[in-house]
Amino acid sequence: VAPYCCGGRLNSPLMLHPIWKGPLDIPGGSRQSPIDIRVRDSVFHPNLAPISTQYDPNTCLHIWNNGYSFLVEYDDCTNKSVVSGGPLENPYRLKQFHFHWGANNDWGSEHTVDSKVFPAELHLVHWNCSRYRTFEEAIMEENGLAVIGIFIKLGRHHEKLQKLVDILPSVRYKESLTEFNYFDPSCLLPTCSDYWTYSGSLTTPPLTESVTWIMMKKPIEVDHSQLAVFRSLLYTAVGEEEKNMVDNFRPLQPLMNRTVHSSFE
Ligand SMILES: NS(=O)(=O)/N=C1/NCCO1
Ligand SMILES: [Zn+2]
Repeated sequence: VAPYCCGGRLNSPLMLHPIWKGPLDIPGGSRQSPIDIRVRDSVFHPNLAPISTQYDPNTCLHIWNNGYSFLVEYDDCTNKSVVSGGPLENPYRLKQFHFHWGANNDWGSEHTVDSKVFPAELHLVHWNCSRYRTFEEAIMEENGLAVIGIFIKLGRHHEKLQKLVDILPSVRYKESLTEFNYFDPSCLLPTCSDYWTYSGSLTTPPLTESVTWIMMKKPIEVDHSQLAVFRSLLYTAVGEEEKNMVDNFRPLQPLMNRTVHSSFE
């Protein structure tokens, strides 16, 4: 059974997570993520501006395995790499990006679209530098974060992703870190600018309800061999009994009293 998730919902408050070692559920949470995006229930917002990303590849610092995923982290001391537009009232600084994926190609994404699951999902995490001083502060606050979510499907080889895939063996173990620079993550965005947006939460601890989610409608494609390298990473540190890092996604959460807005009709 996947440590992160199983067929049922690991949402009873008493259920402790075998990897996170903490509660999986936020008691009283009213805007948790991920969710199933019901396309026909989404509301078109004609004045939703396009999402504008401007990333400086020189702000890329390193890549590391934090025991849930691998993170590519960016220097967030300036506004050199930001997202703006869309539902955002000001620019948000890029802090990191990471992925969620499955043990096989039948599941792995966190969000779903009319119950369709993708083999993986990419998250570009940004924080509201106009209202908060640090990322750590922002994750605890409403409107603290903006996360761009991109669905990943199996298909053609993704040329630009390969530079990242090639370095993954060097962060195979939990807590391992390696220098990684000059990478512009806009090469991982789909060409179509259509998106859904809704108010939600982090899908990993502390699960705080601080995220404006921007889910791109179109998936990007990667090939089998690239996804297989993701699955070769480990949840475990050097010397521990090896556990493959797979199924690192959170179960779907109830929509409750929320509306998903779309930038397209
Ligand atoms: N999967 S997620 O919601 O992006 N989770 C996090 N945690 C820290 C930053 O983003
Ligand atoms: Zn994520």
